[in-house]
Order: sequence, then structure tokens, then C-alpha cells
Amino acid sequence: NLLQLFFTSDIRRQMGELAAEKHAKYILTVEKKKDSIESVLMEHLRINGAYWGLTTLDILDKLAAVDQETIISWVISCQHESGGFGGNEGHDPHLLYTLSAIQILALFNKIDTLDIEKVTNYITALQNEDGSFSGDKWGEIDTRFSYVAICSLALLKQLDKINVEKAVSYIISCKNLDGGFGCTPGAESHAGQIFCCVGALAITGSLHYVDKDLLGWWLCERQVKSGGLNGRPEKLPDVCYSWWVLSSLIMIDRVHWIDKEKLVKFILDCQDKENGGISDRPDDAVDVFHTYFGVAGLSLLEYPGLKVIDPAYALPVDVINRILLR
Ligand SMILES: CN(C(=O)[C@H](Cc1cnc[nH]1)NC(=O)OCc1ccccc1)[C@@H](Cc1ccccc1)C(=O)N[C@@H](Cc1ccc(O)cc1)C(=O)NO
Ligand SMILES: [Zn+2]
Repeated sequence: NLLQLFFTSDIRRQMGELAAEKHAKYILTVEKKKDSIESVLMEHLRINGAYWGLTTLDILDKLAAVDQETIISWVISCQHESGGFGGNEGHDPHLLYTLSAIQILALFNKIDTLDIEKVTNYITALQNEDGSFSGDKWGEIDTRFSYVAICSLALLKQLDKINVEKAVSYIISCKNLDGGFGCTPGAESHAGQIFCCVGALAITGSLHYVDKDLLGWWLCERQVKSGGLNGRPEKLPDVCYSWWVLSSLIMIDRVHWIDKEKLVKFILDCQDKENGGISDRPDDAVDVFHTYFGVAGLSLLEYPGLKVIDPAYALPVDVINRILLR
């Protein structure tokens, strides 16, 4: 189709190409550097960083380059006796890190090394009476945690262990008049929260509750002149929204409402083609987070040579098929 023609033509050469080898090398080197400022600042969410880096490598078909035994034993060392996972060894458990741990094990097809019941009990204990989820024992409630809990349990094939009906009704109670979703009932629509709510509804087969035209309009309005996507009206574009907004548009089948070619160009313009890595916007410093969301966004845009990623689970489709169709 037009997209294929576009990519094979020499227009692509002008707008630059994805420096795939450089990005793989960047991920592999940053993975090793433990004492850099960036790794120390991100130490508390190191397991999220491992998920971003390893999923980027898998989309680039370079996962074989890492020592999977070492990574898997480190991930398991982050598990707390409660069954939940912390952001690093010895850190307190939280739903956010528990999902990253499960996603990393899924990449290596090693979910079976987990004590499934123990992790499941940790997650189910965090569902509240109203169907919402707390992130950890301190009780903060946010639709982010609804998504993380539902995505984790779906990957463990334990969704039947929570009250899905109440979880869905809580998410719907966070829907706003603009068609978007916030972190709690009445909170302002934000692309990140919309991804969490739409992703959770997609995984539970509940997308019929979404007003796709109204939400699709709010989401496509995130595209600015440069082709990039922002997270809220009047904000600057940012590569990571190429995931939060784009995956939501795909899940509600309205992705044709944005200019995909211009978004591809924006992401490619955010690369550091010398040293590898992708930044949030052109000429900013690169980091693993934006490298992942840039490559994952290109995968959603069907950029040639990249493995296809699932918009709801944020894992390659072949990984999802291996787990859910088994
Ligand atoms: C915690 N966090 C964020 O808050 C980022 C910061 C940012 C990156 N670019 C612009 N701001 N924001 C972010 O992920 O927003 C998307 C989002 C907001 C709310 C809900 C879900 C997704 C990033 C880490 C980060 C911090 C600072 C700079 C770059 C990355 C992060 O871990 N995001 C999580 C999602 C998330 C988002 C917000 C949270 O409070 C906690 C978790 C993630 O993507 N996991 O795979
Ligand atoms: Zn960002």
C-alpha cells in the first residue's frame, strides 16, 4: 500500500532511516553502566529500565545479545517475600515493578519460573471494594494501577482471580465529557491515563464502553505541526506520546485520523544517529525510556524491519501469542 511504497522509495533516505544497530549498541552499553548519573537517578525503577531496554532489543531482533540467565536471576532477586516485585534488589514491592518483572520473564518465555500463585495473591490483594487498585500497601489509587494489575494477571492467565466487572466499572467512572480518562473520577484527561484505561478495557474485552469517535478526536488533536504527538492540549510534542496516544488510537481503531508519515519523521528526527538512542524531542539528550517508546511507536507505525508490538500488552505479538494461545 502507500505506506510500503513510501518506505521503500528514496523519500525515506531523505527523511533519514532508523539507526537500528546504533540503538541496539546504546541499549547494551547503558545496560552495563551502573554508576552513571542516569542509572543512579533511575536506580529505584531499574526493573522498568530493564523492561524498556530488553523490549527495544527484541523489537530490533537483538534479544539474543544479552545474557538471559544473569538478567532472569536479577529479576527474581527483586521479588519481595509478599510476592510483589521492587524496582531493584531490596526495594519495596509495587504493582508498577511487578508488571515489568512479568513482562521481562515473558520476553524470555520464563513466566513458568515464577510462583504464579504468590504473585497473583499479591496483585489481587490490592483491589479495593469499588473495583479500583492501589499501587502498593500505602494505598494510592490510580487508573495506572488498574492497567498494571489487569495486564499482569492476563499475562499470568489469572484474570479470573479479581472482580473484572468491578474493575471495569471503576475505570468507566473515570471517563470524562471529552471522551478521555483521568487517574481518578473527575480528574483531567491525560494521554498516559487514557492508554492505561483503554489498554485495560481492551484486555478485558470491554472497549464497547468507549465513545471511539469522541475519544479518537481528542487523541488525534494531540498531533502538532511538526508531526509529533503531545499528551494534553497546548503541550510540546514528546516521542513517548508516540506510544501513549498512538497505541490508544490503534486499540479504538481510529489511527487513520493522524498523519502516520509525519509522526515517523518526527521520531526519526529525535535519534542520536552517532551514539545511538532516541530523545523526547529533536536535539535533547537521549535516554532508554524514549528509545523504547520511539522504537515501539515505529513498530506500531509498521516501520519495515521491526517486530510487531501489541498495543495493549506493550510486548511483541509473537510473545503474546506464545503465552495466551498456548
Ligand atoms: C515515571 N515516569 C514518568 O512519569 C514519565 C516522565 C516523562 C517522560 N516524558 C515526559 N514525562 N511520564 C510518563 O511515563 O507519562 C506517561 C504516563 C502518565 C500517566 C500514566 C501512564 C503513563 C516514567 C519514568 C521516567 C521518569 C522521568 C523521565 C523519563 C522517564 C515511567 O516510568 N513511566 C511508566 C508509566 C508511569 C507513568 C507515571 C507514573 O507516575 C508511574 C509510571 C512506564 O512507562 N512504565 O513502563
Ligand atoms: Zn516523554
